[in-house]
Amino acid sequence: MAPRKLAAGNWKMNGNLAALAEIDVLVAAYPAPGCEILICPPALLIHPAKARADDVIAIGGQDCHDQASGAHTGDIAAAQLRDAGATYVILGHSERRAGHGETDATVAAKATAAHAAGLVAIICLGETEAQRDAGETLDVIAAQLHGSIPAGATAANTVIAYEPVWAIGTGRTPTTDQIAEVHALMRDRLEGKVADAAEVRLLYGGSVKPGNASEIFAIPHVDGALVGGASLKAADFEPIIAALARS
Ligand SMILES: O=C[C@H](O)COP(=O)(O)O
Repeated sequence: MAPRKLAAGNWKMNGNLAALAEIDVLVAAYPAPGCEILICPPALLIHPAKARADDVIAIGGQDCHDQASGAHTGDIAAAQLRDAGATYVILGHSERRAGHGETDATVAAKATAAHAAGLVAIICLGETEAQRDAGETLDVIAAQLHGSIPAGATAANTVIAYEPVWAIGTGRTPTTDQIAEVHALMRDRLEGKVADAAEVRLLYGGSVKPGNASEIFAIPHVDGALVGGASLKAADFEPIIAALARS
């Protein structure tokens, strides 16, 4: 059985073939017995990344189309990600919701396609700073969760990532109480939506660094992290992975 805790790195639109040497470093160090490690590089790097990951690090995509194939120039089908060696795909990241107009319905349709292709969907939710300031955070997260998780979601094929938009790439993070409040809400709202709700892995993402990882991983219902900037260098990601494995 795969480890429950998940340390996921989202390289976003960063990296090249030379950057795959960072995966070699992680494989050699292998800092995480009892903790699953995932790297989601740009799509062009999935296949060579898989070859370097040596079956100790999972590889994922950052998006997929909701259709299985066809006339969709520039898009990537879930089955193509799977064929290239991916086992996960990030969906509904706030950068795609904002930059590509993705709605909760779009995300749910993509997650259904990912599940059909045998991929685990990491579905991202998160409030903007204006929404937090207006006291709307819990309502926003509840609505996104309800709308973005498709029928057929299970703990085996779905991971939820809470990523406050204002914490991404800013060096700012919510308080531990604020993260705990949202993660408890997500766990609660998964009941009735997913059969094995208690087993669904809930990640926190947004300015996770080596210096704050242990504190974040001690929060109830935080089962791992979705890490952006600090996943690009093995020297930064390895202590985060190690902190999760210890938690
Ligand atoms: O998917 C990752 C998140 O957007 C977090 O990015 P960050 O760790 O650079 O803040």
